[in-house]
Amino acid sequence: MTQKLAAGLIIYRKLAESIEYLLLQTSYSENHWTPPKGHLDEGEDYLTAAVRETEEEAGLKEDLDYTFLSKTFSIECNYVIKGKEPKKVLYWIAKMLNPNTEIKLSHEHINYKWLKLSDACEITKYDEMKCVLNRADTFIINNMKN
Ligand SMILES: Nc1ncnc2c1ncn2[C@@H]1O[C@H](COP(=O)(O)OP(=O)(O)OP(=O)(O)OP(=O)(O)OC[C@H]2O[C@@H](n3cnc4c(N)ncnc43)[C@H](O)[C@@H]2O)[C@@H](O)[C@H]1O
Repeated sequence: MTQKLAAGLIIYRKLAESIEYLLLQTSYSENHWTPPKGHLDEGEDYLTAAVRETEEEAGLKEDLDYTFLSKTFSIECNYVIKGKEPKKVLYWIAKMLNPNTEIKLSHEHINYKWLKLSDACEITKYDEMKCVLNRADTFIINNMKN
């Protein structure tokens, strides 16, 4: 079976005492929570798709610090949808330049939340997603300058 390919961004914001991650709740399926992400358009590379989908789904583009994108660090997430369709998602990490910038949802999502790592892991029911969030958190802490 053909593998579905998708890409997205793990977006975080730094507050005085904590780091929070942006998760969006889908308006379809099980209304699951996911970072902004989506399928690759024909001929599109993963990174371009990640940035495009984030703008489409959260209204964020110029509002992000993309420093970590240039470090070629990405996190691969593999799973099988409903036991049938294999899917590979590549995530990059981006930081909110202003933690209070408004999130503008598209019709694909009904809600969003900024969550600390433990809460983000709790709300996403999938182990693969928890693993991605934990790896992102470790990378951010190890590479954070301010
Ligand atoms: N059921 C549905 N009804 C109506 N429209 C739908 C639909 N599913 C998708 N769409 C449409 O497809 C578009 C989304 O396309 P895109 O926006 O391009 O792609 P995506 O975020 O990768 O899609 P999706 O939300 O389906 O992916 P995920 O892997 O998280 O999730 C895909 C499935 O895998 C499950 N899943 C997520 N992570 C998993 C994991 N780690 N293990 C097992 N299953 C997992 C999710 O619960 C979900 O069921 C939307 O416009 C929407 O309208």
